[in-house]
Amino acid sequence: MPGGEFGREKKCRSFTRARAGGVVVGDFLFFPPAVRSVATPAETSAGFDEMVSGTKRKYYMLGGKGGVGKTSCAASLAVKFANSGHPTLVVSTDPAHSLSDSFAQDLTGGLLVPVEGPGSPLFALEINPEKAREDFRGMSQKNGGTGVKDFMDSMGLGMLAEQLGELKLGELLDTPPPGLDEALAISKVMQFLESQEYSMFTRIIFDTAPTGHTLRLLSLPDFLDASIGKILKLRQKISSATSALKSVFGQEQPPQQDAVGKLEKLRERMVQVRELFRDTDSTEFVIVTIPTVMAINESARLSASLKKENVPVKKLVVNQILPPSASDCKFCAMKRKVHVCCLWAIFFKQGELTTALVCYKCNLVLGT
Ligand SMILES: Nc1ncnc2c1ncn2[C@@H]1O[C@H](COP(=O)(O)OP(=O)(O)OP(=O)(O)O)[C@@H](O)[C@H]1O
Repeated sequence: MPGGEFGREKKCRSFTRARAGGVVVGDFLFFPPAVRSVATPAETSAGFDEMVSGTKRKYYMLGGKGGVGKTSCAASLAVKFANSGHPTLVVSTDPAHSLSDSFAQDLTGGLLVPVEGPGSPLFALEINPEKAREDFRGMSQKNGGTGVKDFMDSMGLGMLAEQLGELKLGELLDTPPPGLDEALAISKVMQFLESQEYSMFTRIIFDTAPTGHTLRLLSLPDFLDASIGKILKLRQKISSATSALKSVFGQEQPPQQDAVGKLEKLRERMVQVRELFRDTDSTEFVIVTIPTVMAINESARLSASLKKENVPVKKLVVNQILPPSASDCKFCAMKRKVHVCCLWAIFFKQGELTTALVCYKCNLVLGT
């Protein structure tokens, strides 16, 4: 974010000339969903060129405070990628979906839906995290039965109740920890992207849930890895030591064994999600924010937490900035002062990130 008043007026005029209705994220320009059928903009920039270059698959995670414009930016970025020749998939894992509204198409079926307009294939998908949670519960239930506590009892683990209590196995499986639904949703997408049928996608965008979920999601794989790892080790010990368990883990592969296998699979998937978030070669997390004190503070916390978790963050979008005006009303004048203060705060807090300022009224860039 260069000096002066963030290069504001100069950039605004230049981008206005380039493409009315375009949105800039980072230092590149793309279109809001409402104008997705408009041709590719004549003007591109180095930042977007970098994002668009290469045919290797790349993942972009858009996250931030609730309501700041994550979905709008995810949809716009997806259109821009597709218009630049990348078969693109945009996925919403936010429980409060609005991707359907952004594309004015029904995406609620949990299946990939083609989005009309862009030059290359663009598909969108809304994943219902509640469904993922149900699937997970299914894993911990035997034959539609009574849940993991009974499952563990049936394994003859009553004598180890204290240890199990410490591991919080029952809580873990019957009341999944926050963030699990979203992590499962992401892992589900990763799974089907491995298949030949979906190998064409070279850009994948995740419109994630608000900050709190993202942070919980990031710490979850470690937690699950440790918990499930302990559980599995414990099971192994017991299975070799007690005759009661021999009947449970016998030749005939009882349902419990199947459940343990699923737990192992779950752990693998969580590790896969953790690695995806931290893979600097293929993944980038883009923080979306708005110029209010609360949003900026939350973004700063998110940025710090992501760094702590070794998640690569290079770009920040400041959405919903007031456009320049020679005659502000009292309300706008006040709002503008707040915006300027917030932008300076961002400048100092997030100085090392590429920052885009997006107009509140018309989605035009006001500066970078
Ligand atoms: N640049 C913009 N100019 C005007 N309105 C905008 C802009 N960006 C987003 N909005 C509006 O703000 C509202 C919230 O946007 P959006 O749904 O994209 O946010 P979100 O961060 O994904 O929300 P949630 O956290 O609820 O998922 C929507 O009504 C959207 O149309």
